[in-house]
Amino acid sequence: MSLSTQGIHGHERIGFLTRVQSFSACHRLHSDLLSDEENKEVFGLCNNPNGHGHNYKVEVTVRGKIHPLTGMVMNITDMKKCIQDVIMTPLDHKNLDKDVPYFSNVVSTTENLAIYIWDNMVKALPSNLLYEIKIHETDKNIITYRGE
Ligand SMILES: Nc1nc2c(c(=O)[nH]1)N=C([C@H](O)[C@H](O)COP(=O)(O)OP(=O)(O)OP(=O)(O)O)CN2
Ligand SMILES: [Zn+2]
Repeated sequence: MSLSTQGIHGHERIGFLTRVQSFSACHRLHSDLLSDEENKEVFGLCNNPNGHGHNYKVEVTVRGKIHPLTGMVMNITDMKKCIQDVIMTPLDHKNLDKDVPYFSNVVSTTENLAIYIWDNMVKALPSNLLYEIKIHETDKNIITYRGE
């Protein structure tokens, strides 16, 4: 597209676009680097070998110029495809610890889940667009990660 990104407003406008996606998964908080006793002490009930499930809600936010021709930071249709590939296909209705190779030696906390999603989403989206991954593990437990 040839129109300058300054467009009719005379200067660039920056927008934040968020898409929300829910998925369900189960997990157990456990580290192979800790003894059984230490695992129980650190992770408590969440270390129960039977595991437990969550209905996670992920907010994916991109930040960028609002293009004057399209009126978009990016097309939500393209964002949906990235979310399908990065979140839904590998994580939905999965046992995070057993089905997702990344978590075979990484504790499946929500912090680490946010890093996993960030690292893959940043590769799937156009460069420099990803701004934030926010995950609601429960209504009360929320983690925000910005790639730092
Ligand atoms: N820093 C973190 N701490 C904990 C995490 C985590 O991801 N990061 N995760 C857990 C467990 O997975 C657990 O599912 C959280 O449970 P809990 O806080 O008990 O869940 P609720 O908010 O629904 O609990 P209430 O009992 O209503 O407070 C633990 N720690
Ligand atoms: Zn949990």
